[in-house]
Amino acid sequence: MAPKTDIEIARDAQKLPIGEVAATLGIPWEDLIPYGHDKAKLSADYIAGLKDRPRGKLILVTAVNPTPAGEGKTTTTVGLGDGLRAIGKKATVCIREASLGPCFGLKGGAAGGGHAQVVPMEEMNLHFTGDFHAITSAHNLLAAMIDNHIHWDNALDIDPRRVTWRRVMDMNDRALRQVVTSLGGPANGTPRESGFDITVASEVMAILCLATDLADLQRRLGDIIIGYRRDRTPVHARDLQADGAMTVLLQQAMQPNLVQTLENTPAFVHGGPFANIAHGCNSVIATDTALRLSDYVVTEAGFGADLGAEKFMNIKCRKAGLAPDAVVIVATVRALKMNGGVAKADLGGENVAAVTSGCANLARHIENVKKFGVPVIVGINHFVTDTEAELSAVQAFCRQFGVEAVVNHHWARGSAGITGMAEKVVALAEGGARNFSPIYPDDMSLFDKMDTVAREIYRADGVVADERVRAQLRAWEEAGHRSLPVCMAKTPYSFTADPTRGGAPTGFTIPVREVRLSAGAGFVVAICGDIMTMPGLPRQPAAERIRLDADGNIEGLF
Ligand SMILES: Nc1ncnc2c1ncn2[C@@H]1O[C@H](COP(=O)(O)OP(=O)(O)O)[C@@H](O)[C@H]1O
Ligand SMILES: O=COP(=O)(O)O
Ligand SMILES: [Mg+2]
Repeated sequence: MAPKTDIEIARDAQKLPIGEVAATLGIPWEDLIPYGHDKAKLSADYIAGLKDRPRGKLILVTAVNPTPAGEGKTTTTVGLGDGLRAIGKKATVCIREASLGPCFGLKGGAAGGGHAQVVPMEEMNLHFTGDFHAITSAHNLLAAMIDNHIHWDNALDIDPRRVTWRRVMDMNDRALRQVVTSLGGPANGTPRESGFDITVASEVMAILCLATDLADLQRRLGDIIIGYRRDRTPVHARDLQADGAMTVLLQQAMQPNLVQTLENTPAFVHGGPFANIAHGCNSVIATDTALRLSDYVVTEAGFGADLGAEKFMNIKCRKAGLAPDAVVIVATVRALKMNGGVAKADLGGENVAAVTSGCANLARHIENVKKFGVPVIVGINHFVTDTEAELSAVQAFCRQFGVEAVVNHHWARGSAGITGMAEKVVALAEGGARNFSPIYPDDMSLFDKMDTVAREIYRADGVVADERVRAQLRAWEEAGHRSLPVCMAKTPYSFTADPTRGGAPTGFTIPVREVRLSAGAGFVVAICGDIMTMPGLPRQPAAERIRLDADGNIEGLF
């Protein structure tokens, strides 16, 4: 009999009413905003009442450089949360919401997999509680107000050639990357070049993920720089009086979403994925709320540790005053084989030599995470295609490298497959070894921050950028933005900017082709190599296999 698919397992879940899930964290029913029987948002007042409580222990789940399918960070985050509860700990899971882009594109959903999933998986992977639609609308309202202002009297003297604020849509659509707006004559406004990014890459998404409450959200929205006047001075969203309406659109989206795992572990699902073109972490408000309500919080950061974990440390932790007490680096035999030079099509066959060679990628991530002063453990996410020889090779490498590695079976067995690692993670988190610090100080120059990430994390010989980019960085420093952290937008498949160079390459530089100031979110985005902020669909999009069956049930979501 074929193994059950993710969606079949999710559909068989024995869910508790969301009020009972909330009650396990001591959240009263009246402080929930229910969305059906199995989803709810937390009220802003309840969250504000938690701020003086002590925080529990924070565990970050990251990974080696992944295959395009992903190596099981979300699956391990969910499994570890279940595993911690199985050994008697008060644990909560904090993961990001899913984007429709990868859902209907290549990667699939973001609810985990197998017997380590968040439910209701279909709703979470589709419209969920509407947060992404709210973010898209708020972003595009600002865009519409910019063009409207220019169309009428342009009292702010916005230079139509220097509007930096684009539009967004939560879909992979390469056709929208570069567009000309307002064609069709004067009644349609002033034509100008622009384009669409995927909603996850919106600064509004980043602001929602970093804001601490609605007042902070509106302040940050008002700080958004939408473009420049002819005299090169910046125009902010508040100059257009857009921040109030944007905040109204985002009022509900700002509240974290509470759901549950297949084993009824509380799960806060909030904020956007994609740590390649965004910072890709669960929202600060959700993580902090969970920490005030739990002894252990397990959260994730997107893609490999060179992207998600780096941004979790240098952006989210720095800004929110957080610090992980332990870090789990997820490794899989298939990802290590790929990093050992095996082509994607050949990852199914045993290849111990390639696994061992690919461990150089794991080694670099271990060294990198330790640079932040946090203890590390390796979680080998077992796949049925793994052979004993390959698994032994990874464990032997980790022993020789001086790091604990545990083979976990949570995908196949849920919490029963990961309690061993849960015990070890507790010991690590309680061991007091944490001595966290970001990898660069606030007062370092913006270019040097990018160069530091490139050299220390990617092991590059540095960043290369043309004078236009360097001059833009200097201008932002002179305008008072020097202290901001940087958000490197780069391929997730390599430490380099070349997605075909897996493993642990050396002798390369990181080309920064464009920089963007997210003055509201409070970071500078460095767009490296050919990375796109609006992905395209693959040759055979997953959408072709997604449909309703005769009973109206969804098929093809994974
Ligand atoms: N141990 C496993 N065996 C088989 N499939 C797995 C396993 N772990 C994860 N998966 C599947 O791999 C894909 C990526 O898992 P996910 O947790 O989303 O990875 P990430 O969060 O690192 O991108 C999902 O479709 C998931 O169901
Ligand atoms: O930001 C990307 O998230 P995943 O690595 O979970 O796909
Ligand atoms: Mg994931």
